[in-house]
Amino acid sequence: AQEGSVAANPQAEDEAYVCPVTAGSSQLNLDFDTGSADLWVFATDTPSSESQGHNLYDTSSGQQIDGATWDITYQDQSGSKGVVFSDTVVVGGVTATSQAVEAATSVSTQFVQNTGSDGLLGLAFSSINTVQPQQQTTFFDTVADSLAAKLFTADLKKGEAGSYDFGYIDDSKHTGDITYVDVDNSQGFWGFTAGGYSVGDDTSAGGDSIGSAIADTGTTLLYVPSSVASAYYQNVDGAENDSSQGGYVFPCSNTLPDFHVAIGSGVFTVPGSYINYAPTDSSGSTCFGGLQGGDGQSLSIFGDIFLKAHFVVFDQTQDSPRLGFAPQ
Ligand SMILES: NCc1ccc(-c2ccco2)nc1
Repeated sequence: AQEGSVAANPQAEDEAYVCPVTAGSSQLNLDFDTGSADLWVFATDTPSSESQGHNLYDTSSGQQIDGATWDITYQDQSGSKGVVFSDTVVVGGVTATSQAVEAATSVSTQFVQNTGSDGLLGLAFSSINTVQPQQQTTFFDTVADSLAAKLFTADLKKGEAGSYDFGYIDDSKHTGDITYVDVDNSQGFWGFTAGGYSVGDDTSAGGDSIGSAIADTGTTLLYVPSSVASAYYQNVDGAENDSSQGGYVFPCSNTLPDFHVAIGSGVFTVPGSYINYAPTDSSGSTCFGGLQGGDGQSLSIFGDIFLKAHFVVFDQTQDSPRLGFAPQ
């Protein structure tokens, strides 16, 4: 049975975390994304006007899947599209033979400009993979039956390398018990129900329920209902929701309160320091919040700001999928 571990390296400001992956004969740094289900890469087929500065997947090592294409648009309106090869993909020593590697023939400017990422490795459910006419499986689904245990874990960290482990739980990576909650994968995501929340010294997480949420390593920030974001920033002097800046900003001189949320039988805390995401300009006077209100979406997105404060288990060992959360 297979098991393995790969480093999760933070990009600037922890905007994303990229991991070394071998696809065929090519070494790439991919953004592992539990919010999508395509493994797509910058490749020798990508126009050179779009691929400068990126490591490229050499398609000559793969077998092209005849007639297969893909096209993906993410919530931030970035996206890419292309053709599909079958090749061997290795992540932390775990080998997927005949893995669909989606080679980009077009990539949006956000990806072109982010030369730290050579593509994405989707870890959501294969039901939302975009390959047509025959849908393909994610890396995890491709190797699932060969793993010692049908699960992977995410141990992202603030400002330093963390890890993704496949096929086992490394108990040295978490303190305390793992709290498990049921997953609703009907939308293809690692969906769960978040309970009440609280702010600062009140660790009760007794407030209104946040409701439906997804665990999404490919989203930088923590998006909650607008009422929850508003209640949080009432505690931050000078905070304002500035649409021209894209959300809540505040004077960087603030010491931000912690954010506590009930999930299952546990209460999980995001330290206030994690919610001081980054200065909005070089003067460093105004800072952008790591906790933001959703744009009217009914779904909260527990992105890296939340995930990097915890050890998270993405578990398909049971009859139905579940998520596990533990303090690190
Ligand atoms: N949640 C999926 C996702 C991941 C990364 C990106 C991205 C855009 C530019 C650089 O990276 N967009 C969306």
